[in-house]
Amino acid sequence: MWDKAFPSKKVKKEQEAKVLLMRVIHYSKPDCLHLGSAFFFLILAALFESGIPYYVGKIIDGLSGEYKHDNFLWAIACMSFYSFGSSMFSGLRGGMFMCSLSRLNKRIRHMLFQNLIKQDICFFEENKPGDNDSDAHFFFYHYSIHYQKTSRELQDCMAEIEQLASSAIRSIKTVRSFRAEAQELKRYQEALDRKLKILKRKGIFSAVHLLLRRCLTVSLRVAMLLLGRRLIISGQLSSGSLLAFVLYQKDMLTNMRQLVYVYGDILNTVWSAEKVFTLLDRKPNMREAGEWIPEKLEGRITFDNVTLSYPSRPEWKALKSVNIELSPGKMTALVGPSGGGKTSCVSLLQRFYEPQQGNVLLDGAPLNEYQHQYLCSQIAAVSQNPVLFSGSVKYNIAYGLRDCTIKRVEEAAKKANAHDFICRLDKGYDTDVGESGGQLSSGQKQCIAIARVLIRNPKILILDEATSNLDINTQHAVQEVLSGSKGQTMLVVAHRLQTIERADHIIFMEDGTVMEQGTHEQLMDKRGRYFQLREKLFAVDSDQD
Ligand SMILES: Nc1ncnc2c1ncn2[C@@H]1O[C@H](COP(=O)(O)OP(=O)(O)OP(=O)(O)O)[C@@H](O)[C@H]1O
Repeated sequence: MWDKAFPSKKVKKEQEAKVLLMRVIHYSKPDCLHLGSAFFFLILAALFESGIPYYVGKIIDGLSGEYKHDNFLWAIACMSFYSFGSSMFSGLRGGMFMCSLSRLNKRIRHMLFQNLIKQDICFFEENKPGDNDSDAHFFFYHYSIHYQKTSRELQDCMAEIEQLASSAIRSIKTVRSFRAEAQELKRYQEALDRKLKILKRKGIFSAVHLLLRRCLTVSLRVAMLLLGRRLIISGQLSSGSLLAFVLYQKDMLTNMRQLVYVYGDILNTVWSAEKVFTLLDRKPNMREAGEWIPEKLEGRITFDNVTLSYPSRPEWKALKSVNIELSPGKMTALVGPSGGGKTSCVSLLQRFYEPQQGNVLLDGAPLNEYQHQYLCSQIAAVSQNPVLFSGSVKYNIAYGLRDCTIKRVEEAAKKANAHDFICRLDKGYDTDVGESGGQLSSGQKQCIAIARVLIRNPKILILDEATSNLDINTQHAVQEVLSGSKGQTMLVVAHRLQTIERADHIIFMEDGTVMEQGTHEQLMDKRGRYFQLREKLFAVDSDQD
């Protein structure tokens, strides 16, 4: 009524919260059987609970008045029966609610992860793992706005502590090489202090809140006992009935408090679910992949007037009207100074981003028209710092492939020049590579990443500085194998110009545009940017020698 008489922003917020609550209820639909039985047991537990004080009163009356053994025993039996029933149904109620909540939690986490994994790359650039709030305990009960605020602060603080610790441990080599252990420890200590402060504040608040509540309850009880005594003296009430009344009143007070607070609490806490729902509803900004699976793929890639701006810098162009062609069976090299746009071209080929203008075409059809899985099986890339997963060498090479034989793994490893060093490892192909491949050298990691790509036999192979950590002999051996793959479209991104001299076509990129292209000889004859860069690099190399 108050809200109707004095409409405020709070009403709108409450309505939005109700919509969110309805959505939580909607997601609970598959658990209706569990929830239904939980409520059924709840009612039974409440009914049995309500019988207990009545029989306790009867016991006291039996003791204080004229003692009747049968009545006394009957009252005790009834009280025991009701107590047993109440305990049993309360346990079943709690178990069923817990079960439905766990099922709901599992379902929402699954949906959340399913949606997160589909998001475009820029979403992950904007949301670092530490910012993720998917772990918010949105069924947590908060007892007031203040308590809620403190809990949120505590949650943020705990996320920060976790992030600090994990990033320091993950980057332990950098920390140690800069002798920054004390600095990291200080940052961690400061975060722990902040957590302690919040916990203290929360503790004091809870204690004061509890004290005030208890004082109020005790005052009410004292008043009631004084009044009860008067009624007993005047013969209007028996002492057993007074006791039963006190017990009922105690239960009622708790229940009234629950009724008044819980609804408000649910509306308040449901806001925590809002963030989860926002993530659940987020649609990737990329166009959805099509269904096109051609019978035969030639593997011709065309960048048709492609312009790209990254979402974090929409006004700035990383690629400006780029027109290039990668021919099947040929090795094309992208070269140029740092920041020229080479990796951006690779990212577009892998569909991590969408061009703002123009199109990237595969055999004449835009990449987004192809079926996602098909495209992933046909275009494979190895980057400068490939990611390996904790697990065996075999697991890493056969990553994502089902029922892959060890023979296929070995063949791929041989092609990538990795077989010999793998055999020298303790357990050969079963050796654990450690967290992110930490137990291997960067060159070995690159070889395994190349094997991981070769085992798939993709039509289009992208090597983005993929051999930069290999010694020159291994580099040549690997490139020999790679360039021998018949009919494969190969794109190599390289800084070291020596490694791409044998490429069929060289594209020189600078400032997001194609400056010049041709074979090594043509570009050298032209004496343009490629020639100048090469001269500069060789000058530096000979200086170093
Ligand atoms: N995710 C991103 N968000 C915003 N800008 C980006 C992003 N990735 C690259 N850029 C910018 O786009 C430009 C081209 O970068 P790109 O990585 O394509 O260059 P590159 O030629 O591959 O450089 P390098 O040889 O150093 O790897 C750079 O100015 C870079 O700062």
